[in-house]
Amino acid sequence: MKHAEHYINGSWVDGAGKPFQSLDPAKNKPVWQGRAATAEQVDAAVKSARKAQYDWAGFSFEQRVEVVKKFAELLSSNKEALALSIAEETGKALWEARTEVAAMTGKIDISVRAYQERTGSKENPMPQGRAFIRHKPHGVVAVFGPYNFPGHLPNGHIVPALLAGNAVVFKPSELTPKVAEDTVKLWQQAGLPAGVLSLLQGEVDTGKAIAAHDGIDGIFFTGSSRTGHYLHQQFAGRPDKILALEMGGNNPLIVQDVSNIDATVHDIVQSAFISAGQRCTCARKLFLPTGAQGDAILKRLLEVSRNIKVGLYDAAEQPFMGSMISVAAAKGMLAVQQQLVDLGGEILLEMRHLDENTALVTPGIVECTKVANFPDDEHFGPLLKVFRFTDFDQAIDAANATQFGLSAGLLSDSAELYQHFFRRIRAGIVNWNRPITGASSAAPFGGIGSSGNHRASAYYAADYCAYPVASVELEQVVMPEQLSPGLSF
Ligand SMILES: NC(=O)c1ccc[n+]([C@@H]2O[C@H](COP(=O)([O-])OP(=O)(O)OC[C@H]3O[C@@H](n4cnc5c(N)ncnc54)[C@H](O)[C@@H]3O)[C@@H](O)[C@H]2O)c1
Ligand SMILES: O=CCC[C@H](NC(=O)CCC(=O)O)C(=O)O
Repeated sequence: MKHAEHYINGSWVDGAGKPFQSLDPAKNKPVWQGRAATAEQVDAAVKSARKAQYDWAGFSFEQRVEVVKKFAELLSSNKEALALSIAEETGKALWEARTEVAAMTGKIDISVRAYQERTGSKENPMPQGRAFIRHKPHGVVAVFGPYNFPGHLPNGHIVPALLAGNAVVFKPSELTPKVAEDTVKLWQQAGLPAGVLSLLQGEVDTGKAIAAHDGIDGIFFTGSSRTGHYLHQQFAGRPDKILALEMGGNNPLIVQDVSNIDATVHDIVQSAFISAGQRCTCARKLFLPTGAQGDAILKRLLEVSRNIKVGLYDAAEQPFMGSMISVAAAKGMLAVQQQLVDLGGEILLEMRHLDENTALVTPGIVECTKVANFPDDEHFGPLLKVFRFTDFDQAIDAANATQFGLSAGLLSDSAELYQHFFRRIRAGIVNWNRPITGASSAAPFGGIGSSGNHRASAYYAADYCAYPVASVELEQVVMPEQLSPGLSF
């Protein structure tokens, strides 16, 4: 399993730092092992990126698109192998890992369109000369990825960054190094020039060494709010660096006045338990009205959730939920469940750890209406908290009572109620009668508060990958038609 793990200046090189490994969390088997990149290796990667970036930015946009499209073709021809890597390293079911690879492929055409639409060139006539708006790349940017979408989310930064003419230093999650390695090998095959994309594997120390390197012009980060805040502090007083932060959420879903109970329960389940609750957009808090309709929805939700199939990613009969990312993460979610009980919550459906040696857990639902001092933390797993309400506006206020603001949804047959909800709710993704997970790459994706720093990703990633340049241009130096007062020639 030992092999050269870092891609620097177009070559695979051995790590010289601390050893670490990734595990298959569903089967408790090692998947990848290697050594982290040291500060010297970080320095070598950033220096090679600086050198390569100049030429890469000098390619025409069409030439860069050609390489990126070749990468898309390679993703398609290797889709099953990559999906298996994703499933092995994250524990997510193969059906879902396949959708992740499809999202990576779909990202290419969308990013080309977004580049042209949001950061392309425009020309405006002027009385003397012409006015242009063009965009230039920042230079060398670092991409830090999370473990929950080890292919799709780093790809969502890397593709637009490369299209814009940046060089990228990529540090994936230490929990998913193999997916990153497989992906970068496809970029290598696609013919990306040496140094334009580097892969540096490692844990937090490697991330810190990259973030602290003076040779990077910015960081495109997707991960926890804690790390995002840390990077934000680190970049305080550095207006010269661009920082795009895509962070967590504590996302509400409100139900009021629905006629189809099964469809309602479907959207709740899809929002709360997809990816074993490990999506930044997952519903964490469900607001149900008191009374007969709320009771009927809750009863059906418990029936359906109790029967959710949890299992191995490669089972012939595919489960809805695979495993969580690690045994530690599974234990962490059980501890949260206990914390909620200690605070006055009542378990309606107990989350269970199916095997101490794996990260397979069942979904859990806790009634929290009476919990005093409800913690405003992101609980990144399949644990849904239920709150009953009598007044719709109070439910919206409670939904907004969070430091986060990523996704929010309303399930209701009333268009009027939705308009009211839309006006009041504070989040970057606001859905009506659809799950709050499964956002489109063709729309902006980001949140407010502790969920992001107003640099939305997905379709708007183009915006943070390049800076605008305004020019007025004339082919010859000529006298202006009218001189300023006090000048004579
Ligand atoms: N908003 C979004 O688009 C989005 C998408 C997916 C996941 N997420 C969030 O990501 C989290 C799960 O991912 P995670 O646990 O891998 O996140 P994480 O913050 O632990 O790690 C993300 C990346 O940052 C690196 N890192 C950690 N500390 C660092 C430091 N001090 N300096 C530099 N780099 C550092 C990690 O090694 C990893 O590569 C959840 O909170 C989830 O909500 C957000
Ligand atoms: O875990 C967080 C991402 C969840 C995912 N969002 C996207 O895929 C956004 C679209 C993009 O980045 O292209 C979701 O909403 O399920």
